Amino acid sequence: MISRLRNNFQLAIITLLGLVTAVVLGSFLVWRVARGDWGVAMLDAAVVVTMVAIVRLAWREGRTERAGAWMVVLNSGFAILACLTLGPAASGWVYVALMTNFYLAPLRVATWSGAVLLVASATLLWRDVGPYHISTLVTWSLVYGFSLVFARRLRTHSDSLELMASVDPLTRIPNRGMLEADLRHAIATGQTGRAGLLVLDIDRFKTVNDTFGHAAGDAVLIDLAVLLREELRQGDSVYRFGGEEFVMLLPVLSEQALTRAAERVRDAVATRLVGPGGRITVAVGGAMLSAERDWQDWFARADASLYQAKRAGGNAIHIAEPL
Ligand SMILES: Nc1nc2c(ncn2[C@@H]2O[C@H](COP(=O)(O)OP(=O)(O)OP(=O)(O)O)[C@@H](O)[C@H]2O)c(=O)[nH]1
Repeated sequence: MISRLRNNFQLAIITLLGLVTAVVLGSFLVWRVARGDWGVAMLDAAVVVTMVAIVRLAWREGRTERAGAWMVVLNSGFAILACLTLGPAASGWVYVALMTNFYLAPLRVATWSGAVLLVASATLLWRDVGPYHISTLVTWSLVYGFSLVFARRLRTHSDSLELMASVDPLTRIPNRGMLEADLRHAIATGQTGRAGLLVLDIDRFKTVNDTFGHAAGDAVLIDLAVLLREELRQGDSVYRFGGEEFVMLLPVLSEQALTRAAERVRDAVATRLVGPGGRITVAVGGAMLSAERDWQDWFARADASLYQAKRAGGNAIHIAEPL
């Protein structure tokens, strides 16, 4: 849990903001109920429940874009509503929303929702106190402007860092980290019986390295990655798991469909991939997502199938029995 928070900045911000808001508003909720202020109490309760639901969504899905976008909408809506009901006393919430929105959602969503929030809150404040609070309007605008500039800069850096961290530098296809995230996502979104995994391993690859050198081995890995990419169909993904092992994640609906895909890929490699010493072949193991709750268990079933295909002498496929 701690490592997920450490590795996913957006998840950490959603969790922090969601739980702090829920705790603060939860306390207000108790106070309002004690005073019999039922209207605002209901509103507080709705925001608390929605915040907790968004934090849950972010943790369950593993990806945080959707949860982040919802959080931004709620954040901004809540800040506008606070201005409407509490007047200038709510200006602190506007600062928080204007700044945190940029860490929660894609830049475009944050920019637009921030602009709407700024105009709406400024109009409400003007209606309440007129030009007397002009300094608040100026500081809101400054916070918005600086946050926007800072977030753009940060996004450019984090995009290139993310690319470096998620792509295998040799073959330029997604790496093991990306695979793990996508497998987790498939399990979290209930893809049982609708997603298949293929694990491919080059046959006797050590001989290529030992006979023709490491650079020749690298060239074979690059050519295989290009070929596997060409073999992808709509919704398919390919990853380099490590060494001479590649993985494909396919949206297939049956074991038969996964078997056909495995056979097609094995055949494409055997007929089209040529290394320095002649034709290159792969062994392919596969497994449909069954009752697994951990990606490692799913992967282990596909890997055990790969072992069977290897035992058959390579250039073969084997698909795991359903659980
Ligand atoms: N050139 C190159 N070789 C790599 C890379 N990663 C792993 N290898 C090599 O891959 C080879 C794997 O050897 P083995 O595990 O014995 O596999 P194999 O020779 O294909 O044997 P089987 O899988 O049983 O057919 C080793 O020689 C590793 O050095 C890489 O990035 N580049």
